[in-house]
Amino acid sequence: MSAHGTPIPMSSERGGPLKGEAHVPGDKSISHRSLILGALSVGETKVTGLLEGQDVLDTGKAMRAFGAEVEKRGETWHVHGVGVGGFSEPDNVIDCGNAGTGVRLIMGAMATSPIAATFTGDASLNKRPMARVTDPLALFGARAYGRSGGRLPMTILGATSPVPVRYATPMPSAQVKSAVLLAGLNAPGETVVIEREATRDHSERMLTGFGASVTTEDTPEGRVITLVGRPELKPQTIVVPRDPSSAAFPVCAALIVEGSDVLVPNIGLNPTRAGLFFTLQDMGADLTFENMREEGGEPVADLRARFSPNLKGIEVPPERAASMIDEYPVLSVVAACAEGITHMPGVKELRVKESDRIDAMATGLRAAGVAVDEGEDWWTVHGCGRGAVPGGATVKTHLDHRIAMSFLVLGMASKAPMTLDDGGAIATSFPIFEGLMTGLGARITRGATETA
Ligand SMILES: O=C(O)C1=C[C@@H](OP(=O)(O)O)[C@@H](O)[C@H](O)C1
Ligand SMILES: C=C(OP(=O)(O)O)C(=O)O
Repeated sequence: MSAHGTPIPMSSERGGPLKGEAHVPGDKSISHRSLILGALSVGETKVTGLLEGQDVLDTGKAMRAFGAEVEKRGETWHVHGVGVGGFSEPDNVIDCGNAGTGVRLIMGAMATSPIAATFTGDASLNKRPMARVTDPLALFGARAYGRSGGRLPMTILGATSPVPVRYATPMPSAQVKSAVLLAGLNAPGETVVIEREATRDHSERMLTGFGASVTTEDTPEGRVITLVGRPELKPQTIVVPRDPSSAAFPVCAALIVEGSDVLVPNIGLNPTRAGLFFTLQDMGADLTFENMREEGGEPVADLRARFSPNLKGIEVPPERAASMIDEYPVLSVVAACAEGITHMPGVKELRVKESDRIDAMATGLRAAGVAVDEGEDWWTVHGCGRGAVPGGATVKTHLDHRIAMSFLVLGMASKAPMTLDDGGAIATSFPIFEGLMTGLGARITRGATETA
């Protein structure tokens, strides 16, 4: 849906090869965190390369509502922070739009201040579970009053005398981990999060960069992260790396569109994020990492993806799931174009994203002529083989940007075009997707394409 709520139907169809360079926008996870930690530091943080997608813009608006100054001058975002414990009570409801990361991290950041805030979102966000963050926030002394099932809209009453917390996350979730760490900033003593499976570690890295004491230890219990509360966070100059989750779309499109050769420069390859690229290589993708280097403490490379005629289905290791959790929808599109079966176990979390992503992709893939089996925490795609996906379906995107972009990628390789009921959600994470892909040669049109 567009910002005005009007659905934007979109279609894609087969054309010539995709060629050229794809400069994808800044990392969404790091962009949210830059604004939130900037708002919690004392003084002015400068951010370049910020993703200007709706999710992140909504977090910027929320930081203003809590008293920080957030503005763009030239190409740089300036965040004038109020310090840990310095948030003021917002005058109005905080609308986080479509962003699970935004709302969950902000709830954590305000939960140990003696203020109240009411959060809401769009129809997708208001269906998503919030108890996963409000349960640990209650241990700090915060209270949550939401709709049944722990859904938004929801009011959080921050703790007046917060206590530090030791919390083992029950599901692999960087959002839950980060909410607890952000709450721990304004609690005295040490807050500890234990995660059985390592999830993206941007919060730990960035908190350290802002001057907090954060230690990480791998133990038989899992990864133990310890934060010392009540630090003074020092403002930073941040260059946001480009988003591997956005890079996934031009990369996967190039692998399945005949004759393609696409370079996607400057992609962050943090091991907690890069699982898709190793999975694609395991499937036989012609995908190489060029110019490997380190920037701002993160591994970075230029990705080169070429059409790969011999893609084969594989068993995706479940222990890799956290490092590619947002990439399963587009992986399933590559799997549909591969020879043989791709089995994806250990992915229950996909059912509580912007949509139930297993259901949304399985339904659309079946409509496009691809066989899919599924269970609560797994799914299997039966590949049609090179150039053999029938396509020719109209699919529902359920306000989910990754579902929308994945089916547009499928339409670039399927025999008949693919149509979306609504591509508006793409603007939440990848507002330049359409222009970037058509610039490579993809055929994307607004409105429905007549299908056979
Ligand atoms: O912390 C983050 O920035 C994110 C964590 C993941 O969510 P979960 O924590 O729910 O796994 C991911 O799906 C989301 O896109 C971004
Ligand atoms: C799951 C996602 O985001 P969020 O949870 O922030 O809505 C995503 O971007 O794929």
